[in-house]
Amino acid sequence: MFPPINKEEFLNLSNLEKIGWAYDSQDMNREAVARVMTVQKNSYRISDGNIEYLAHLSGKFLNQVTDSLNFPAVGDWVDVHKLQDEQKAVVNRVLPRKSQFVRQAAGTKVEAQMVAANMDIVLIVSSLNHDLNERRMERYLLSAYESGATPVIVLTKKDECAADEVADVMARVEEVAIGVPVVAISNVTCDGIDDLMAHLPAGQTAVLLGSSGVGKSTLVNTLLDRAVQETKDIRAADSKGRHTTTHRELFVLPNGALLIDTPGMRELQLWEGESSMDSAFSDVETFERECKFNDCRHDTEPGCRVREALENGELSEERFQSYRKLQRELAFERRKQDQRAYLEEKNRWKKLKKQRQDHDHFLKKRR
Ligand SMILES: Nc1nc2c(ncn2[C@@H]2O[C@H](COP(=O)(O)OP(=O)(O)OP(=O)(O)O)[C@@H](O)[C@H]2O)c(=O)[nH]1
Ligand SMILES: [Zn+2]
Repeated sequence: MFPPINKEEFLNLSNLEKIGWAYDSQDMNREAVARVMTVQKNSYRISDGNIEYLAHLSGKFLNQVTDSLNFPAVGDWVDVHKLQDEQKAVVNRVLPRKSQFVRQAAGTKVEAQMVAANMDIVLIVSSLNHDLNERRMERYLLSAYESGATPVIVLTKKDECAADEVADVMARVEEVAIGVPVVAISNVTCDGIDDLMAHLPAGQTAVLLGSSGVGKSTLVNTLLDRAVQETKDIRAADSKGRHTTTHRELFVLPNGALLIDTPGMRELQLWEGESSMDSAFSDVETFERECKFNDCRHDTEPGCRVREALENGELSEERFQSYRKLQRELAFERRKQDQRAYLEEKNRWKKLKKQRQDHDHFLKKRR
């Protein structure tokens, strides 16, 4: 799918390109550009592909910023003033993003939080040895499309499944993810890792998304393996060992692709409000389950347990109303998501068709 890049070509890339730089603007001062590798409490680790700097936001930035989404996130490109000798820098501005992952904080107030920026690919990770949750897969796909990046589905723990089981799950995934590449891998045997690498070309940035325990950290290690081995060798050579305390969130893979793995991304769940509502309103839901009709609207239906609870004071009117309100908001969010997904899908097909036409045209011309 992507032209493979060989080591020599990679070495010829500029420092910025090695960490994923793909802006075509000519008037940008490349000397003043860096990428955010890690977000710390009040500072950032940034890199220009050659040197890493500890960066802070400029006073002007802090004065002007109005929205939490405008703060730098892992993967962001920033306009900086470097203090080369001290390996420190001041961030003046965040460059326009190509894509972004925003996390919706739970609760009724819509409070968004930046998770990662400027990724080209979203690796949706799911494991083969657990029941496939198609709805969750769909939600991950939606959030991938919504972010502006391209999804690739990675099914882990291939070593724990028979070939026909693998084929079965892959077919089911392909049904919910029409046209999305699906790769089955094992972190134990490394089976399928080459297939996966074919979707991670040099200079492109991928981010990991998936539930706990599916093997994301293990996959990072598998993909980094060679690089990690190399650092181990360096450490062994230098007798004291070098202790790097900073936790990295953006990695350069041995083939030149970039990988973002942040805690924020791990916690990311679409419609977080929905799952937290489940626990926050479990009392209302218990009554709801005892209603005579499954689709009871708790209005004038006979045998409505919710009405009964409201009348005898087991449930307060206020609490019931806030539950209603949250439900309406979630229903609205869902419709919005569905509409957006539909448009995205339509657009994607249009683009794919165009790409195919261009490709056919190109082949014809070559003949
Ligand atoms: N057999 C097998 N086990 C795997 C594979 N990948 C990961 N595991 C195991 O699955 C468990 C969970 O893996 P993690 O990498 O910690 O999962 P994670 O997705 O990072 O989980 P969180 O950190 O909770 O988000 C570990 O015990 C791994 O050793 C695989 O391909 N095959
Ligand atoms: Zn009812």
